[in-house]
Amino acid sequence: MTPPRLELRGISSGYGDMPVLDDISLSVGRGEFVSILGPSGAGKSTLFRLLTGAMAPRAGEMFFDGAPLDRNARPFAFMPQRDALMPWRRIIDNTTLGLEVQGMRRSQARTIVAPFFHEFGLAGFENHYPAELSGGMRQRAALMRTVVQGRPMLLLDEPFGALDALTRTAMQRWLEEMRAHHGWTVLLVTHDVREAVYLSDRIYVLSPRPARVVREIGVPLPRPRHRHNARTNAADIENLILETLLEPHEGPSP
Ligand SMILES: Nc1ncnc2c1ncn2[C@@H]1O[C@H](COP(=O)(O)OP(=O)(O)OP(=O)(O)O)[C@@H](O)[C@H]1O
Repeated sequence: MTPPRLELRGISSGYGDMPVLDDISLSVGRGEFVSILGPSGAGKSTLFRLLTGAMAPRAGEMFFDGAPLDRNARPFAFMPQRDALMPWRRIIDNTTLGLEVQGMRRSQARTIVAPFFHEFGLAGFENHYPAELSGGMRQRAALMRTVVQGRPMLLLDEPFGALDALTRTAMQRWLEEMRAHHGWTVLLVTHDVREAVYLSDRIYVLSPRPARVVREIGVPLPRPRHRHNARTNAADIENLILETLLEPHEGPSP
């Protein structure tokens, strides 16, 4: 049997005396889109810090493709909450940045990113500066910078949190199409229940800090998800998640 792409077993973490993650176990299969939903401050960003190696866990184990996670192998492409584009670099040079950091020459990196511009809705904007683009375009540019690195798995931290509702919905639809087309393996952190249901194959719901997994919810809705039937059934799953988030979470994990 193929091991999951990513597997966490009993991960605990914290800062000083403050526990933040408590015995978190989860997995993400190859080609699967998994979301983590939880209240503000629960520790979702801390989880990404552990994955990207910015912090070490206090307890637990992390596996990638069945082997202990080796962060030197750089298995993740990480897209942070803010688009983090450099305002003084043209869009093309922002999208090459991740490759340049890996040591690639800018001219070579440009030939790698060039074919992506059309698919990311940015054709014709290669030589614009970030401030000349809309919020949705900037997020697509930031995602392009993440994707062109060709890593086996994407980590997305609230990627659409700063966008207006309409742009956010458009970006979710676009991301779903892109994921289907490319077969990406994705771990998404979001506060947005509807976004999680719309995009995910599975969702882990976290308790308030110290975060525990209080529920794992499969989303067996047909894709594409924007069709009427999928939306009707999605409402039931959204309600289940909202109830889970609003339940009191004292005591041991279920
Ligand atoms: N470097 C740090 N030192 C001390 N405490 C920290 C540090 N980083 C985060 N915390 C605290 O740890 C808790 C979890 O933070 P984290 O950023 O992981 O939460 P989050 O779920 O991502 O929050 P949000 O949803 O608001 O982005 C918070 O209470 C936060 O104040």
